[in-house]
Amino acid sequence: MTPAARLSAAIDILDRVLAGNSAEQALTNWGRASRFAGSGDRLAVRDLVFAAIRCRRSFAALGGAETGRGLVLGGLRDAGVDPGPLFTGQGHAPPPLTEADSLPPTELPDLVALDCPDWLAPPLRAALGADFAPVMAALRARASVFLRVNSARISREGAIAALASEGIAAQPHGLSSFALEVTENARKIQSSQTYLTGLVELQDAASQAVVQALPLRSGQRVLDYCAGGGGKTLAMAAAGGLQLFAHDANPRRMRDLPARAERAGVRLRLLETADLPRHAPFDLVLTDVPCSGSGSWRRAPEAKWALTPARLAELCRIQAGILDRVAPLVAPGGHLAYATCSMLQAENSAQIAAFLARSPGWLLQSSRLFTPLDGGDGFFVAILRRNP
Ligand SMILES: C[S@@+](CC[C@H](N)C(=O)[O-])C[C@H]1O[C@@H](n2cnc3c(N)ncnc32)[C@H](O)[C@@H]1O
Repeated sequence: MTPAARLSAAIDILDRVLAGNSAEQALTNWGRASRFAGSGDRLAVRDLVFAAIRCRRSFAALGGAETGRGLVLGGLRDAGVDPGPLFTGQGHAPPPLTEADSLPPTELPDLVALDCPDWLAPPLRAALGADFAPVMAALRARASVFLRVNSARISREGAIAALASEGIAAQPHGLSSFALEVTENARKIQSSQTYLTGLVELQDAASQAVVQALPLRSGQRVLDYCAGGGGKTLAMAAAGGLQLFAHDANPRRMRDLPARAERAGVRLRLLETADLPRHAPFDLVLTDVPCSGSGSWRRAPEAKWALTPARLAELCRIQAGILDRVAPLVAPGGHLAYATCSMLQAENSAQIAAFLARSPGWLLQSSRLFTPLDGGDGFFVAILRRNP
């Protein structure tokens, strides 16, 4: 495909996304119908689509319309590329520019330029203070690819060498002593032997830092209450010597976890909700709760535009319910770790303050907010201790 034909493909896919399809679904449908597209074309079109969703507000302003065409046009202008030579209408190129593709305003309002929904600006400013603008700007770009070195099997230096022998460049990242940032050939990872034999896992660096903040000790009984695909479960397992249990309200989300655990060479047990009281108490319960995902809008940018005040309030109710349900599962003197991939206070510090206010016998031991300025996704973790 020519660069202009890739733009046309992105325009069609974005029109479907704007009509309500998910980006993944629209990309899959386009891929099935476009056998002529090679792997390089597919990756390039995917990048165009996700960049346009991340920067939907500013690209629409720069392109003159919130349409597939407007977003792609705005993306080119944002990158300082003259769209004229690409929008020619020849071959599979988008139709030529017209009066309707009006020139962009010379200066965009701040929240438009930062791709921030208006209603989210006050709570994000409250949470981020002086970091508000830099964080929102960082969320306009693609996230780095990070790996977690399976320290039970290989050292960080050994993993870097193993990846290098397969043409993948990676370097240590400061957020966690097991984190690597991939600097070249990230797209080769999932077919590499280093990954397939369980020496490394794909996991955001801040997600790894959250696990490193947990007070894990050998011999403990540990429950990952919202295990999902098990990213944090496996990272905890790497600490070694734990009796590890995984649970999720939607057990199908854990369907790949046994195979991933086997590949990583770790043992864990999946628990149904009804079995939890029988296996309690636990020395540590991690609740990596469902949240707005405001810290991971680089990876899942549709969520930024889909979030509403009503959905945020609903998520806060779910989070409070989870805290209340898991608290009795923690042994006296044990810990409850609460984590979100959100930067909003309502889901983080305010949620913890409300729990402490209604739950005698608990105290806050530590908490930390990570933002994309630390390198990884935005995350929050609070460690609570139950009185002995
Ligand atoms: C943020 S994801 C977990 C991600 C996972 N810990 C990881 O690191 O890969 C949140 C998970 O919570 C689960 N969940 C939602 N409501 C829940 C509830 N009431 N109780 C337990 N899990 C719940 C969801 O199914 C989802 O898998």
